[in-house]
Amino acid sequence: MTISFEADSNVRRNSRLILGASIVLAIIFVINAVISGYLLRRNTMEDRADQLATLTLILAEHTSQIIFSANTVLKSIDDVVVVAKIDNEKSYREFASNKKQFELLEEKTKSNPILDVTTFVGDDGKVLNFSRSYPAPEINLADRDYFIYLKDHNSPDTFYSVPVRNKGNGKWMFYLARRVNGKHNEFLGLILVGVSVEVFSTLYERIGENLGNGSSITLYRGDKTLLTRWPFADDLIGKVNTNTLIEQSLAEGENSNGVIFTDSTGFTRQNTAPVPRVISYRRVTDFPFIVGAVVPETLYLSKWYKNGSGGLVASALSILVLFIGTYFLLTTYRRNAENEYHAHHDVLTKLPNRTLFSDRLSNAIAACKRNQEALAILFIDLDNLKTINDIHGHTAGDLVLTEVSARMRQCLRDSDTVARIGGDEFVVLLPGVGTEETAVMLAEKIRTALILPIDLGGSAITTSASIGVALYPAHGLNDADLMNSADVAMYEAKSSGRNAIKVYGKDLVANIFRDIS
Ligand SMILES: Nc1nc2c(ncn2[C@@H]2O[C@H](COP(=O)(O)OP(=O)(O)OP(=O)(O)O)[C@@H](O)[C@H]2O)c(=O)[nH]1
Repeated sequence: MTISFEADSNVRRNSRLILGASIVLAIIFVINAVISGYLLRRNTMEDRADQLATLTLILAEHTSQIIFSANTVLKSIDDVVVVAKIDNEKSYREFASNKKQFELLEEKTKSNPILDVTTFVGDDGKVLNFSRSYPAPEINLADRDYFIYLKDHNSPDTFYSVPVRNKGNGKWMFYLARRVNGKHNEFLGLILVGVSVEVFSTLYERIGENLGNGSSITLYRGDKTLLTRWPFADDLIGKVNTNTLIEQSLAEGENSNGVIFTDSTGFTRQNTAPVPRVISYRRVTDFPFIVGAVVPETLYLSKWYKNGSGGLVASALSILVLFIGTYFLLTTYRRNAENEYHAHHDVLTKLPNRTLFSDRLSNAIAACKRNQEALAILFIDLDNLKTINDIHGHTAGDLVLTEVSARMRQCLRDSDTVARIGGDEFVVLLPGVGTEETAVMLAEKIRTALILPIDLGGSAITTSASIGVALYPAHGLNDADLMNSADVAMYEAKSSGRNAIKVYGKDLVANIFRDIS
């Protein structure tokens, strides 16, 4: 194991932590954006559903008031007939064809802007009198649904017709009709009040333009016969809409606001793409009519799309800023780590340098002082490196330095420090070594490891080391004294002939081992 690997692995681990934290933050941003987007969408949908429900409520109320008003006129004309106490078909025909009744119809129609026409019809379907002109032109309404129905049904209720085109101006209208009975409840004819669908479609147009393209507003008779709609579609007026979504919305409305969301394509007209829609239908209070509004999701959620895309851009920017920040943080951290590493390590051997060693030695001495323990240092100087350089070249010398560094590390524990403090000078700090014997034993382990041949890519070189041993507190109470003692011991070992070990103030120990080696 080398020092450089330790340092690199620390930096790599911390870099991974920084990167991991950034990724976690980015994921939190994304989750936050998704949750916020979802909540915003839900709130927007709820708000818009309430708005749509309110819109159909207002439309239903508007319809109710118009129909009520038309009905009131119809009943008031009926009252005039009742008061006249008409017995039979003949007297009814005379009464209804009278100019006085024309004036009545004209006045009733003019006084109420929602009415297009009011009419007396005979038992054969012939128009007897109507508000537009007097005398009435030859028109027969015997084929109209209200005539067919009321002729055969003795009902006092108002009949609401399907929409028909006005035979005069071609406009779509529908009629409110009441049956006129004779003395014995026989069918004498009808009273009609005509309402142009424009009364509704003008308002729908204004609202529809606010809702936006793709939306629609509709008015149906109770049996889902279309009376009018926005956008206006001539071909659909009078047709029965069989789509079950109307029923679903109406059923839903019994418990909630009646708004339903659907992907159904059932509402799409020819040539329009199927899109998710939100729909709301309502029955008109007291009258057999249904109003509805349909809005495509794109419009419905347009605010959400706008806010959502803003949020998305903000999140994307945050993530971008986060990663740019992380990149700069990592670069700075790596550069600092590298500077820090180089300030404390030898470039060639990757071992701690003098600065780092001094630091560790001071700390180790302080710890020993506290715990009243001993430690040892070895001062190691390679023998004859100059000769190796001179003979084999500086590169070979570098290789020798690198190799002996690795061998020294292999001889020691991770807790020991090997430092290169000069050209061919190394020191070893043995914090856990309290006795001279152990220190000498380790010095010998190193000495013998270093004398093994070093492969130079074909040729082999041998080197050796002179080692001085000093112990705290015996040979120095501070780092300088201790280093000095070890240096002195090393010098003596070298003077003795090199490849030797000397404990400060003791006899040369290397002689013993040299014999063995
Ligand atoms: N290749 C190489 N040589 C170096 C490096 N640092 C120092 N040296 C050389 O190592 C030699 C150290 O010289 P000395 O310690 O005086 O002498 P020596 O040859 O080791 O002999 P003794 O120490 O007396 O046994 C010098 O020639 C330096 O140029 C280095 O990083 N690489």
